[in-house]
Amino acid sequence: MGKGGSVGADDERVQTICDAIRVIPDFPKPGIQFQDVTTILLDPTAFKHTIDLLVERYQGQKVDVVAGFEARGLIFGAPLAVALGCAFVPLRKPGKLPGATLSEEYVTEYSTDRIEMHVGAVQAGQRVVLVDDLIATGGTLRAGLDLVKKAGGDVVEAAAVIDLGLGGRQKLPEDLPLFVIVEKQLDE
Ligand SMILES: O=P(O)(O)OC[C@H]1O[C@H](OP(=O)(O)OP(=O)(O)O)[C@H](O)[C@@H]1O
Ligand SMILES: Nc1ncnc2[nH]cnc12
Repeated sequence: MGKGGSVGADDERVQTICDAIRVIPDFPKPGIQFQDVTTILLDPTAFKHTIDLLVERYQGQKVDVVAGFEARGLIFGAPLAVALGCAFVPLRKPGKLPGATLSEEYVTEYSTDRIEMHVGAVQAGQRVVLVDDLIATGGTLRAGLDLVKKAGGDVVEAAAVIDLGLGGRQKLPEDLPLFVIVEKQLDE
């Protein structure tokens, strides 16, 4: 698999998905153009295209685990894991997982947060795909990479439905290739 990438420009499914994203200005604060992915979920065609494009990216690769970020990454990661026939691991906000956890702190566009993963969810040597709805600064994806590395896993690639174009992709470490479906150029 190459060092990340995006869907072919001629794939009309991308435009269908992009058109389904509702943009809400000044939420949660002035200046933010909030990309509302719930409207993708309202459109069965757009939702299926999104999952299909992710499946096409990873089927045939040896993926042992899909790890999805709470909350919106869970929505896109779980169906991908089912389609690939592999395990799904939720990366959750602090205090939500009942078992022993590994934890990583990170900074997002408008907050400092922490994500946790169950100890034992990812085994040493397993090949992992990280899934989220979008990348802004890249802080969340970097934290996910660190969590999986702590467990001895090997992150094959990170996948995001949307890249906001805020430079997050450029800030990702060399060993974290990124696959994106919809590329935006926001100037938040
Ligand atoms: O690239 P970054 O700057 O890290 O930002 C991207 C993250 O921000 C959002 O999560 P958030 O926790 O804000 O919202 P959610 O709970 O609705 O998923 C989004 O779902 C990504 O996980
Ligand atoms: N502009 C944005 N829209 C939706 N989710 C986000 N998370 C961080 N920035 C965001």
